[in-house]
Amino acid sequence: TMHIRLINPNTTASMTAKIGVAGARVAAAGTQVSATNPDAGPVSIESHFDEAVSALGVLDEIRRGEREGADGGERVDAYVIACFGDPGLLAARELTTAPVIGIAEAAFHLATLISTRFSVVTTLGRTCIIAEHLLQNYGFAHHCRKVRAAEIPVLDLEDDGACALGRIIDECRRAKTEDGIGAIVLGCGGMADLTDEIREAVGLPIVEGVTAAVKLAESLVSLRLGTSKHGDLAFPRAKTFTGRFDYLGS
Ligand SMILES: O=C(O)C[C@H]1NC(=O)NC1=O
Repeated sequence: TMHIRLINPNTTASMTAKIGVAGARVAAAGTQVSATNPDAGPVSIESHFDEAVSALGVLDEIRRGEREGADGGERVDAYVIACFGDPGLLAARELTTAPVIGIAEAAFHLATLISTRFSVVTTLGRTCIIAEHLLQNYGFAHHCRKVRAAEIPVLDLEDDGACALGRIIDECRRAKTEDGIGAIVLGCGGMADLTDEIREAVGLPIVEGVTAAVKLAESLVSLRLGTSKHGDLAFPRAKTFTGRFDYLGS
C-alpha cells in the first residue's frame, strides 16, 4: 500500500480532520491517508505573517514523518501541504525524497487540464496576492483570469452558523458570469468538504486542492517519481542552528 501524509499547516484540529476525510474519500484502494497539523502555530493562515510562521510547523511535520518512517514506523510515501499558500513547499522538498505537493499547485495543474482559463475563489481579500504570487511562480498566471475572495475569515469555514458556503457560492457565480472561465479553483483547504455542493450550485467544474494533491501524489509515487536530490532540492548542508532552533542542527 501507499501512505500519503496530509499536513494542515494551521493548528485547527477540526480543519485537519476535514482535510483527512476529503483526502481519504478520493484515495485509491491501496492508499492510506493520514492527516496531521503542528501543535505550534497560527490557528488559521490568512496573511503573509501567518504563512511565514506556519512554514516552520510544516517543516517539523515533514521531519517527524521522515523520522517515524526511519524508526520502523509507517513510511510516508508522499506529503501534501494542505494550505492554499503552499507554505514551506520548497524547504519541505529539501527534507525528503518523497514527493511534496502543495494544494494550490495541484489545483492549478488540474484546472489547466480541463479549461483554458479558470478563476480562484479564496477566503479573505488580503490573501488573494498570495495566490497571485503562486500563479506567477508556478507559471500559471496567464491561465488564471482572477483571484477572488468570498471575504470570509478562514475559521468561518469551521463555524456552521457563519454562512460561509453561501458567500463562496455567490462569489463563484460572479466568477462564472464575469470572468470568461471554464473552471473554478477553491482557494482554501478548509473548503475541501464543500466541493460537491458548490459544483451543484454553480454549474462549473470545481477543482479542490486537497483531493487534487492526493491524486497527483498517487500518480508520482506509482511512477516512482520523488523529489529530486540533484541541485537545489538536495538535503540541506549540515550546520549548527542556535537558540530555540538548535534541534534543527546537525
Ligand atoms: O489562504 C487562505 O485563505 C486559505 C488557507 N489558510 C488556511 O488556514 N488554510 C488554507 O488553505
